[in-house]
Amino acid sequence: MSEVRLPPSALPADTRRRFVELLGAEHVRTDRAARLAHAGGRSYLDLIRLRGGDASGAPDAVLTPAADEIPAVLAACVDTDTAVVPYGGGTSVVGGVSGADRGHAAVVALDLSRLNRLVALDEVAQTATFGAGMRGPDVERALAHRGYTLGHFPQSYRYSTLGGWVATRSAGQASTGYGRIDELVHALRCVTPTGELRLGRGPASAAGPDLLALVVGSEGALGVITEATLTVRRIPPQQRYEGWSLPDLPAGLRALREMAQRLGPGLAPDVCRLSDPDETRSTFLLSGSLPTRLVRGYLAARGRNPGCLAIFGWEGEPGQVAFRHRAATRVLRAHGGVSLGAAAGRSWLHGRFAAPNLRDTLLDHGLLVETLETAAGFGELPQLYARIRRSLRDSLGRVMVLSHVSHLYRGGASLYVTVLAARDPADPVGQWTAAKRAVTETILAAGGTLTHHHAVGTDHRDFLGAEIGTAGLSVLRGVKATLDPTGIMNPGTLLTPPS
Ligand SMILES: Cc1cc2nc3c(=O)[nH]c(=O)nc-3n(C[C@H](O)[C@H](O)[C@H](O)COP(=O)(O)OP(=O)(O)OC[C@H]3O[C@@H](n4cnc5c(N)ncnc54)[C@H](O)[C@@H]3O)c2cc1C
Repeated sequence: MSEVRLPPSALPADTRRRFVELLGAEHVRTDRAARLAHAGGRSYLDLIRLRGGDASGAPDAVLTPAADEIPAVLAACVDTDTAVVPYGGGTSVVGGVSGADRGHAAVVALDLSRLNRLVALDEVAQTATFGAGMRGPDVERALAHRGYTLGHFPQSYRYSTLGGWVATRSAGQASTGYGRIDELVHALRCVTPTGELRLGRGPASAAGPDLLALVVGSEGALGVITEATLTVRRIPPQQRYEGWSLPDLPAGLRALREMAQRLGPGLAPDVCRLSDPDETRSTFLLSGSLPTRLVRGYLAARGRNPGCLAIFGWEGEPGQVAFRHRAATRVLRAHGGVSLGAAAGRSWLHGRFAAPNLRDTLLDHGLLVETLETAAGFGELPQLYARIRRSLRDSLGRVMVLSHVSHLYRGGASLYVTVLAARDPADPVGQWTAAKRAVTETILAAGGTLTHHHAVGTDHRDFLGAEIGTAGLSVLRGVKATLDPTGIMNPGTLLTPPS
């Protein structure tokens, strides 16, 4: 850590004094360890820069306010021209906590870890109100104690926070059944430099345009989400997870479409995940266990080498689970599906948060490892898949591209891609920046969204206009100018800073 280049803190002494008066010295840190711990998110570019000893993106100070101190902190930041980066778990993979525009007197990370409690559980409405800084396991522990679950499990679940999920419109692994975070949020509180927004009333409303939806996904660029109220459910008495093999990707996609459209919400599995042949092959190789070898032998005997591995999960009352399982089984068999049984499903469930650990090892071995994601209609998905692979090959030469389709909607699904290639040691940042630009242009040209769940951050901001248009950008800029007139809120994230 001592070799990492960290510029001296630019926080002026009188600004620091003001923060200390508001929060106490222990909650205003300018030491090296605190600044480095908040120096970036978890994107490949963040990791490569930090591994290369470059911590120039670190904040000048780290503040850890209590919820009721945040309005005064933001007022002080406006007065002193201090940029504010709301910081949840720091798991952003799009530069959401690492790229703050330096055109201000100083930059502080507003670490929300003290907003860490279940504020209320309404068992009648089955909603719960959480402090925004609660991490995934704390959310589930607090709810489990009362017999409930939120059911939101992004792969970053162990480290990411409820406020971060809401601020990025995150999707969890069971979002086909439980809903994305934006479908679960009913109400929230967001402190902005011009005042607090308290949004969301009743289970639904027609009181004008949905301002709640404007804050969900605002990535800290409008204000700080301090609290959110979300739908929760009773812990399901039964979980059933299974592995299946589909003959190929087109057949798998047809099966998923039928599940989304014929079975529909409530009947389709809660978890649906279909790997392409390359991801299937690497999953089998990584798990060299005896049961996996037996499965591969069984599939080879049925002429499938490797076919497409799929994971499905059902959660709920035993009778419902059995009914929904039968419905999905009929669809899968009709499309050539072969059941690999509950052990394959359990194995996925057991290891579902572990893949990121492998990334550090691969980085140690000189590889470029990154993920990207999008979503498109069922009609566009096959072309989109092919064009993403071609674009990555054109940019990176020899490359492994592992893909899966998940998060089903009536009209389409999300496509998630893992990229592995030899890292260019001379210019790793330039290598990935060029490939990412090319593949993003490809995604947009092929009808995919800029991002299905990773959000915009700094990495995607220059492409946002291609998705929402010039008028859409003006709306966002207008809202930002109203709520954050001096532009201190996470400048450079979501919107390109004014030149
Ligand atoms: C290994 C790995 C797996 C991942 N898997 C998934 C996945 O399955 N699904 C998925 O959706 N994402 C995934 N992500 C991306 C990331 O975890 C999500 O974007 C997550 O929602 C970020 O939460 P966080 O608390 O870490 O937020 P941070 O990274 O701290 O912040 C993200 C953005 O939100 C803003 N922000 C954070 N908290 C607040 C707040 N309270 N108020 C206002 N703004 C705030 C920040 O300023 C920043 O712009 C993954 C990331 C990693 C590293």
